[in-house]
Amino acid sequence: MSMSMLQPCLSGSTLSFPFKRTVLVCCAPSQQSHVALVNGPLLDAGVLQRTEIRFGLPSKGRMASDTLDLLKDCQLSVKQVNPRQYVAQIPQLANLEVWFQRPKDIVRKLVSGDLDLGIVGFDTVSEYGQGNEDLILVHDALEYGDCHLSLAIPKYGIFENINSLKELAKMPQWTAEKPLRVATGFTYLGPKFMKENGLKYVTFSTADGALEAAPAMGIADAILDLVSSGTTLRENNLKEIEGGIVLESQAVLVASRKALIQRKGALDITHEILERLEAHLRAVGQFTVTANMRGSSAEEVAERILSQPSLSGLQGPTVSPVFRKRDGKVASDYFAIVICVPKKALYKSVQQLRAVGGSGVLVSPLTYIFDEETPRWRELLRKLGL
Ligand SMILES: Nc1ncnc2c1ncn2[C@@H]1O[C@H](COP(=O)(O)OP(=O)(O)OP(=O)(O)O)[C@@H](O)[C@H]1O
Ligand SMILES: O=P(O)(O)OC[C@H]1O[C@H](OP(=O)(O)OP(=O)(O)O)[C@H](O)[C@@H]1O
Ligand SMILES: [Mg+2]
Repeated sequence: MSMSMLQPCLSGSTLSFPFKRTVLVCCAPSQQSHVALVNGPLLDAGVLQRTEIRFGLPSKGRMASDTLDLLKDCQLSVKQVNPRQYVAQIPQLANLEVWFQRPKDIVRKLVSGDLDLGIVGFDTVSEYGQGNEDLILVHDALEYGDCHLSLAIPKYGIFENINSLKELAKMPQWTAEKPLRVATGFTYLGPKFMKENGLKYVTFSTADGALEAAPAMGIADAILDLVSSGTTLRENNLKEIEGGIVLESQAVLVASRKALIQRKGALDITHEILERLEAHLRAVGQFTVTANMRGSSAEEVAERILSQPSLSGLQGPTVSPVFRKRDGKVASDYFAIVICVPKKALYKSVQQLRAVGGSGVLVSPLTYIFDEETPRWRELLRKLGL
């Protein structure tokens, strides 16, 4: 593990890392050769000329397969010829290119205008987006990749009785000469959080992984890293503290505001992706339940169903007459009922259905629940000022 001390711009007690368009030009004295490193928010003419909409998805790591699974469940399967090919298609969405990238590069490329849409963890958007106003959250809760960014300290030694950020800040050990040493990969959010919480004497070091080893190795006093189950902290004798959570994270759909406004077709594609995601995520927790019920009228059957607490469905039950021919006449003494039931309440609902005379109960998973309007779509248009 290589830990390098970060030397960011210092302003007061804050540490900040500049994230503007940086152009680094190296000129050899003999020839006029230029090496330019460009990373920034401008949408230049070249970027605008492209007509395809670009969607960035995680190329590796724990978000990669969950992201592909979610899109597949939304009937937006990604067609990738082989795993090492970084460009792919979603046949359902014409004029869209999928680009597989590291999560942090997805955020950087949204900012630079090289991608238009992306799926990453909210922690990554916050860390690498650095509050850039061009980044716009289209869907903030894709329901996977749940974790939180949290400060953790050893359970032992001078930290044994420290259980909150306030107590940590008040420890007499931290001085200008001997600041609290924090190891983190979050070199933007870390200093910002410490400053906002009034911790003056702090210094940061960074590494690409296994940060939980840093305190035991004597490299750091505390770490600031992602926590999900808490196992890694526990196994390394570390603990979280009250007030030490920087942010809660899960997978999100993020877009470039400029692309949505300026690039032809970007808003329409975003609308379709968003509608499918919302409709799918609403449906994931529900089953459709159909059953037969004997009754004198649809109203009478509906009353029996609505007398049970778990059978009201999303908007009340659908009750339809089942017609049969008896003695040459068409009559209806049976009704088919359809309701949506939360997965967790399925068994209780089936019991309640039986109790009011339901039979032949069929249960099927739901793919989508489309509402009249997608709430997040209206919110997106508001954010875009449209
Ligand atoms: N323990 C975890 N449980 C759940 N989600 C996590 C966990 N750790 C990370 N994540 C989420 O998954 C995202 C990707 O994490 P992952 O470790 O796969 O890649 P990375 O560390 O960002 O990439 P790299 O290895 O290139 O630095 C994180 O940004 C976060 O949103
Ligand atoms: O609370 P837990 O469920 O134990 O998960 C937390 C760990 O998961 C992530 O590491 P990852 O597995 O991505 O390895 P890395 O250090 O190589 O990024 C994170 O950096 C923590 O180390
Ligand atoms: Mg990781």
